[in-house]
Amino acid sequence: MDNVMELRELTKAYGARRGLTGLTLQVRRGEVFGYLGPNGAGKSTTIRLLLDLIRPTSGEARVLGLDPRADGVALRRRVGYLPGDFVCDGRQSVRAYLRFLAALRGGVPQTAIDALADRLGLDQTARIKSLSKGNRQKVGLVQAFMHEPELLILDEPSAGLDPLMQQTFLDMVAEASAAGQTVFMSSHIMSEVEAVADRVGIIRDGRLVALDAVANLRSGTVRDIEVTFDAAVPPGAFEDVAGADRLRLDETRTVLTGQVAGSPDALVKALAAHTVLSLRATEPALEELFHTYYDGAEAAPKATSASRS
Ligand SMILES: Nc1ncnc2c1ncn2[C@@H]1O[C@H](COP(=O)(O)OP(=O)(O)OP(=O)(O)O)[C@@H](O)[C@H]1O
Repeated sequence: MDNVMELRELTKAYGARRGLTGLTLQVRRGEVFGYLGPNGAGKSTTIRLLLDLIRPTSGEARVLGLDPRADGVALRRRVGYLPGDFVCDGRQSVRAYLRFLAALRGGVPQTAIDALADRLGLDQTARIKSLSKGNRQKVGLVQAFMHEPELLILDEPSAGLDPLMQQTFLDMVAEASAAGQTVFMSSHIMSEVEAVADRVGIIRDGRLVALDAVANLRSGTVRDIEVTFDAAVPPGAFEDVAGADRLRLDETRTVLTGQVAGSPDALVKALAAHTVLSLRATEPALEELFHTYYDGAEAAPKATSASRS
């Protein structure tokens, strides 16, 4: 397996306070990894360690096969980085500022910069210091993506973007992934990453509390369903269906409603014995699952299907 990140027992203490504790994690080439956690969980601390902006108290990190500490300059050249506190200021225009950053990266075609800026609706003639928070964030995104880095490390990338631009940003992530780039992005909003991420890690109080493929996380959640039949089905027709213990038939026994936990496969097979007029099933809400990790009292790593294998 080709990993672009290998973190082993990475720990950062801020004095007596723990920023990050024993983070062991691999990120695979080409995947979109969503790094989730509430405020103060340790997301920015992790990201700063990856880029040698701060140094670990203990543990090891390899990023693109390099040691961030020894090879920080080489590493930063190959990474597109958007800090959580992206600051840009000055009297120059957006265009001049981006050209300056492009030159630092060894040159980026102006057409690539223009394409990204246009896509995000960023006016390159505007003065940096006159920009709104959202527009500054767009400058941050353009500078992270413009040199088509093999690894994008994005700390709360859609902060300050309106919903339309959030979607544009997610499209950019999906396209980067399709082109073979790896994306490691932090967020405190599950719905934002679940649309694009292949896997998510959830961090809380400096510890990784869950790590799994989005598809697996989803399979552990609950769906609301409603099925209408053309004729009454026998009472108890779905009683023995796995995961379907929260279903009920109405008085006419032609409408089945309720919830299915996990895979709906067994229910679908049982339904096939009858004539189904309509079927409605909601997408399972990952947000709810996410909150169990956020709100739970324990901070020990939780085995999920990926971490067990
Ligand atoms: N330089 C520092 N000195 C002392 N404590 C710090 C420092 N930086 C971060 N911390 C603490 O470490 C913990 C993790 O902070 P971090 O910024 O990594 O969280 P985060 O998940 O990025 O949060 P947010 O979503 O609010 O940015 C917090 O308790 C924070 O107060």
